Amino acid sequence: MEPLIRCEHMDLGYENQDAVVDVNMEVCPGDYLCIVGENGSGKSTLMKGLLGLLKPSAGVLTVSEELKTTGIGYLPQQTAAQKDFPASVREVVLSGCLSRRGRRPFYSRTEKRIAAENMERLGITPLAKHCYRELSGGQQQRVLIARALCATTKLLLLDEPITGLDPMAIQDFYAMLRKLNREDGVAILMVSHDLRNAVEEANKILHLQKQVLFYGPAHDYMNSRAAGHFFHEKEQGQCVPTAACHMARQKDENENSPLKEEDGCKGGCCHDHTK
Ligand SMILES: Nc1ncnc2c1ncn2[C@@H]1O[C@H](COP(=O)(O)OP(=O)(O)OP(=O)(O)O)[C@@H](O)[C@H]1O
Repeated sequence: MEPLIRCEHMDLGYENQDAVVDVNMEVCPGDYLCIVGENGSGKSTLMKGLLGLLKPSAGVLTVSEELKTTGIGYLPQQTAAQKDFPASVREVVLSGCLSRRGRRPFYSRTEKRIAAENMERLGITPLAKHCYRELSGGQQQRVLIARALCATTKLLLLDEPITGLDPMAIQDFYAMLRKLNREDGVAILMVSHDLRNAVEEANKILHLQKQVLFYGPAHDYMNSRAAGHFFHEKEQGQCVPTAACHMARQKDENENSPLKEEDGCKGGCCHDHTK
């Protein structure tokens, strides 16, 4: 299967200062790839590179012919100003067809149909005439996804999309992404700080710390050194394995049986004991 995007030994940076070095990875049709890493580790820089907003200072970035024609559906981190955008839902979604429209002053019938289909797909048709800035955070994200899908249904890039959403809206958002990926075959590439969700939903994880600490299947990531350190540092404040963590590891190795919370580990360590 031809990858939609492939990076080979790619470096990216700003004014002779590398922010990302030696990235090797590919996104294939139907992939769900999560990019994880500490603040300042280069995740957004990598996104900019993939979107063509930053030119690689070394290495090769290959984009499939199909994506070159349609472009990439992109959901940026939302700023306060963007959340306050004074346009209707329909207008925001239609603006996803801007690159198709080119220099024509009006949207074509086909473009309007594409926008309507994507509003239907995201369940926001009843909101079409509502003002975007009056919607909840979760509804706004749905509108932006519908907009991004007007550009392409092959690949969606999302940069920390759940920031500012309440827990219910987050679960709703993840379910929507799962449906787009599993049922509609949309490839997803998402920058996320939500590790637990990343390993549950994605088939590939890329852990960045300027260079790639891990790239591979999500189920292998859980047992990797990179994940161990990151989970402890993020969720417990420092990287000190707990006794329950060792017990869990031993039990896993000895019995290869699924562990439950009552086995001693309260979660947040480098193993996923809930599976
Ligand atoms: N426009 C810029 N000019 C110069 N340096 C930049 C620019 N944007 C980012 N950097 C630097 O590049 C490095 C990587 O930043 P980047 O924003 O890609 O990290 P990140 O992993 O996305 O961080 P966060 O999780 O906080 O969003 C940082 O050292 C940052 O200071």
